[in-house]
Amino acid sequence: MEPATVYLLGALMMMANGGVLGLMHRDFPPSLRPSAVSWRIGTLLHACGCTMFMVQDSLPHSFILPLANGLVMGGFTCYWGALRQFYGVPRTLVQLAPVTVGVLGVYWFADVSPNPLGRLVVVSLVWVALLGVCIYTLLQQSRRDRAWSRQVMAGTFVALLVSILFRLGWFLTMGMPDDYSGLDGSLWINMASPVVLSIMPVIGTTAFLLMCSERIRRQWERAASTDYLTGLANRRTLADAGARRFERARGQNRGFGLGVIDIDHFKSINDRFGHDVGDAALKHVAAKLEMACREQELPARQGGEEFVVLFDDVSGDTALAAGERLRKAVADAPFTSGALMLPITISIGVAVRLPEDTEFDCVLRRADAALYAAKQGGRNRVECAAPNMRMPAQTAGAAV
Ligand SMILES: Nc1nc2c(ncn2[C@@H]2O[C@H](COP(=O)(O)OP(=O)(O)OP(=O)(O)O)[C@@H](O)[C@H]2O)c(=O)[nH]1
Repeated sequence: MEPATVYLLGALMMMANGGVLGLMHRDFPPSLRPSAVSWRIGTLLHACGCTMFMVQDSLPHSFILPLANGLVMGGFTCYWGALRQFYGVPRTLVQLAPVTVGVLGVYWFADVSPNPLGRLVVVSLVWVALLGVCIYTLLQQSRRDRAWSRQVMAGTFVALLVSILFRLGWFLTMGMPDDYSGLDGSLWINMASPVVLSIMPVIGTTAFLLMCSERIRRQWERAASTDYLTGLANRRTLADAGARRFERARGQNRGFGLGVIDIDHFKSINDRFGHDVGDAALKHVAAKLEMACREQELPARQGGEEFVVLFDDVSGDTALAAGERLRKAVADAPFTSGALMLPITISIGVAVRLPEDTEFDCVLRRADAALYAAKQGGRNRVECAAPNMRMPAQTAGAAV
């Protein structure tokens, strides 16, 4: 097979790949679409660049070489832009600098001072720079994004970077004839280059599609586990985490507790200032609770104006102290909305796991009863549940 045929096959594969991405990106959420469009443009520029390389000996080098190399460099620039958009990093005009330098350099060594080795050095350095910034963008996200597809993508870029450096080193060592042509099939490295150049965007595009689907999956998971208004864990997550932590504490015979939190006189906020201000007040309280929670504590919105915070490794006293810390955090930070400044207080009922408790709900029910006692006791206070504490209705029911 000739290098020209490999370039053609590569261009066709890339166009097919870019086409698939083009069809799929319509179903992506709006936040992912701009980066998918940039990636698709990058793949199509690569495909056009490969097509130009295929016909490089049929047209004047001073025209076709800057054009073909510029298209491929433009493709890498679009990949870099796509990755920045994917991770929410703003794009800048400086990103066009490598491709500009590259095209001018190739033109110089193709027309003004023809020198194939000079061209190769310029092209290789620009590609290495562009691949380097793509890899850097991906590696910077290692904490935020642990998806395998990100690592596959970074690995693909590293492999291409190494192959480019190898090609540069090979030609620097072996030398390059003045009438060198990239389509000369007698040189094995001329076969390897288009293969690598064509396969990379195909693997990269596949990895990019996987990165997008991974991001969408995580977004759905987050939406299913968090409360839409406050961003805290929702009732389902609370039930799962509560049951898990309760069982673990029971298995290891360790402390476990929780606080049920209710905003005092919340109805009057809604009635006086409207539902939207009520929603903003809920968000405010959620934020204060989240800030006041320690690393091991899980704040959640149970529903309405009621929250729950799970405590690990607590006794009655430490649970009471944790509840007091949360109460104070809300009481000390009045809610503001425009010109409105409103002190908000919360009542908290805390309960800890007892040896006879068989499930998470046992602790939750006692904490509910303690919350009732806190409300009865005047609000803006924390009550710790006594071992036999029950809600009044439950006590009455039990007595019947
Ligand atoms: N704005 C807003 N209000 C909500 C939401 N969920 C529940 N509420 C309101 O929360 C209020 C709860 O009021 P109540 O249970 O009567 O209790 P309260 O006024 O807080 O009084 P105490 O708990 O006895 O101190 C009701 O007016 C509900 O409509 C919500 O998502 N947004």
